[in-house]
Amino acid sequence: MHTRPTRSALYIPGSKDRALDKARGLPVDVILFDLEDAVAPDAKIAARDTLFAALAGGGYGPRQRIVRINGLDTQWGRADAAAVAAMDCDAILLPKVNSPDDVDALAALVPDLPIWAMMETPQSVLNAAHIAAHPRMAGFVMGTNDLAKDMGSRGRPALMMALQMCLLAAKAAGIVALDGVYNAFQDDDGLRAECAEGRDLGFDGKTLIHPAQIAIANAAFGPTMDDIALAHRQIAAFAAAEAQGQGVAVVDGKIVENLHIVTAKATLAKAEAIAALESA
Ligand SMILES: CC(C)(COP(=O)(O)OP(=O)(O)OC[C@H]1O[C@@H](n2cnc3c(N)ncnc32)[C@H](O)[C@@H]1OP(=O)(O)O)[C@@H](O)C(=O)NCCC(=O)NCCSC(=O)C[C@H](O)C(=O)O
Ligand SMILES: [Mg+2]
Repeated sequence: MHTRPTRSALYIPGSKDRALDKARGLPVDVILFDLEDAVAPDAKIAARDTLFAALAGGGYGPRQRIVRINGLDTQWGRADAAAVAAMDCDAILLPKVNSPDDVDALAALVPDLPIWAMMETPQSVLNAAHIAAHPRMAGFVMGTNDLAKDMGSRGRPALMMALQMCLLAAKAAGIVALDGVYNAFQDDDGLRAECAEGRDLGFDGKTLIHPAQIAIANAAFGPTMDDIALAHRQIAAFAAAEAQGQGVAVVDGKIVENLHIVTAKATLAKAEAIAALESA
């Protein structure tokens, strides 16, 4: 189980001082500092220095700080990787990964940081299990815009198989899986529905493009008070059943077995990790 909360992961253009500063006070679990698509080509080189200085300045607290570089097949990728290796961050995110070979190439340039992969090409989806199993791989981020572009598809239902293939691969390898962005950043109801869908599929959180989306993602991917209360009741009921030599308890008319206790304990651990993050 992953102990650090990843309910919300906000992209921040690495070129924008104001947004980089604003992020220090945002209640987001993960910051995706972007050198790729959020940065215009003529700003990309300067963005490395801007981002280096922002991270060196600190103030991001216990949030995970992940830097997305440009692809290694672009004119900026290799220098981005070298720059990120010297930055004060928690992980590096590689876009448009196609295969474990792409991860190997980055691993050779950046020996120490955990690597995350943007899953956003048809090849990445077909190779998801091998990419997830790479020893340096720590998390998947779905790139639903690029995936839809490459697929020539429209709408989320068309991406469902790809989302689930990547999820299966991530779960099998025990790495984090974050859902793609919701582009209509002023449509709260639409975001809420897509967060609920991603959570129910099994994603660990949602990637975001605007601060106004954070609260909705945090609410959707965090345990509710009802979830926490149910977990406590399940644990208590199962302990009582075990004390009487039973392997099954009943709570709210539903059976509770040992496997449900694993989930209940994971819910409580997640709630504790969120509380610790929010009080830090
Ligand atoms: C979408 C935006 C361009 C909207 O920006 P703006 O018009 O400035 O919004 P607001 O005026 O409402 O902003 C209010 C304040 O919030 C700050 N802000 C805005 N966005 C961010 C952010 N992402 N992080 C931190 N702070 C942010 C503004 O500076 C305002 O602050 P203040 O002036 O103090 O009031 C903009 O939100 C934006 O650029 N978002 C990021 C876009 C992005 O990162 N795109 C790339 C990632 S998505 C992607 O690549 C997906 C994937 O690869 C795929 O294939 O799917
Ligand atoms: Mg993309």
